[in-house]
Amino acid sequence: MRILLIHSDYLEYEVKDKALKKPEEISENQKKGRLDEVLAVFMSVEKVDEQNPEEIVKKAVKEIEEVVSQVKTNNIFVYPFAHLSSELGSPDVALRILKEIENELKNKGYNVRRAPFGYYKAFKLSCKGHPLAELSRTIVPGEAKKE
Ligand SMILES: C[C@@H](O)[C@H](N)C(=O)N[C@H]1[C@@H](O)[C@H](n2cnc3c(N)ncnc32)O[C@@H]1CO
Repeated sequence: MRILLIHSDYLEYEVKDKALKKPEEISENQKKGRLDEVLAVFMSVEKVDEQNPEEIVKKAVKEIEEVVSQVKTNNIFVYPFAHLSSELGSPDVALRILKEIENELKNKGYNVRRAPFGYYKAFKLSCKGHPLAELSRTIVPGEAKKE
């Protein structure tokens, strides 16, 4: 999994069009979303992650919690983003992993939103620009080796 973390004044998105034949079903109020004072977490789930999705969820949550505590926010935007890797995992597994990350973070008490999966989306982001405002992480299942 490739992760880009941007500490932002806000992130807002608007769903534009389907980017998959069968995108995630969403309600009317999921077509737009915004969070202020947010850690935007753009994530590309990779093929290698399919070897141990549960471990990837745990590792991703740990990485996100570490950054959240450093930038001192409670708001997290989980954002599916297929542009951080050339070895993308399948949409089904990716959606499952992202939903589990969202749920684990919610269970830990964070205010979490997740952008809809399988769509083209317009978005606006206002990066704060401090030294920890732009970070990236790569995580793989324990014994897996990335080629
Ligand atoms: C397109 C751009 O504007 C938008 N931001 C977009 O990326 N849309 C992606 C993700 O929502 C999702 N998606 C599919 N596979 C994956 C994957 N392996 N990991 C993460 N997301 C995925 O499906 C869409 C098309 O790839």
